[in-house]
Amino acid sequence: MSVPAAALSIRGLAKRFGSKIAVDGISLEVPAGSFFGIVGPNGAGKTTTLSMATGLLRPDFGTAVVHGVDVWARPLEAKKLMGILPDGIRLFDRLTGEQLVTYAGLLRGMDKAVVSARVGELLTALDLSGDAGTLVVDYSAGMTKKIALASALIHAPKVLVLDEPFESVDPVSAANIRDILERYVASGGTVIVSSHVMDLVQRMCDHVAVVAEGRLLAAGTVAEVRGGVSLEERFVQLVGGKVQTGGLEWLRTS
Ligand SMILES: Nc1ncnc2c1ncn2[C@@H]1O[C@H](COP(=O)(O)OP(=O)(O)OP(=O)(O)O)[C@@H](O)[C@H]1O
Repeated sequence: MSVPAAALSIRGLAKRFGSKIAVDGISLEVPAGSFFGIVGPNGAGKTTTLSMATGLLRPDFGTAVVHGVDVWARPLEAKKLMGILPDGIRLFDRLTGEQLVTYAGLLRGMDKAVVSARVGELLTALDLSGDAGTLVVDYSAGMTKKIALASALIHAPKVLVLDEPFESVDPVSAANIRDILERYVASGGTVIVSSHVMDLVQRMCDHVAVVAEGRLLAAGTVAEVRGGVSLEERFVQLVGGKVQTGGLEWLRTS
């Protein structure tokens, strides 16, 4: 049997909330081994698309397939292949950081000794060793992001889906996380990140998709999508809607 080249293949995904069409038929191929960025303005449908693609939100239409496994037809198998950092996560925050990551590993059916060794390594890599015994509810936003990332990595998934992984994370931790992700991709893993930070996506990702108003506007290698200009310029060209920044006279302080 040939191995499918796509780590994630989504076809015609669509979702409506009441009268709001959040995602309007998005199809996308994420090549295995790629570092794939999804960018789009606020409310573009990134989180909704990723939630449907990872089995967290049932699509109205369309399919999502991870390494040949249909996410909604074979959810257990598909979820084993994925590590997910959802946006606005609700964690079991009455656990300590160490307990939370351990729990994530044990829930995945992993061996206790392996979990214990990996938890130590992950906490060190993410600079959380000093706070291993602190309750997650007392973590800062950036620390919470990092402990959730550790929980997504513990079972060494084939595909990592990270919704805004760098939001609230300090620059040193962000560089550490980038390092971890780059090594993961170099070893054959696939990373899918959503981000608003064009510069970061341009530097970090090899592929990018631009979404707006629930539709896919462009997708391909970063070089293809950029077409000779910066990703930020291209994004503004594609998405448009640069608002006039006049007005707000009342906000002037002199
Ligand atoms: N549970 C929900 N109920 C109603 N509307 C929703 C729900 N989730 C998302 N939406 C709407 O769907 C649209 C897409 O939202 P989504 O969160 O997917 O966008 P996003 O691209 O991730 O935005 P951001 O970059 O601001 O996080 C928005 O208009 C949002 O208001």
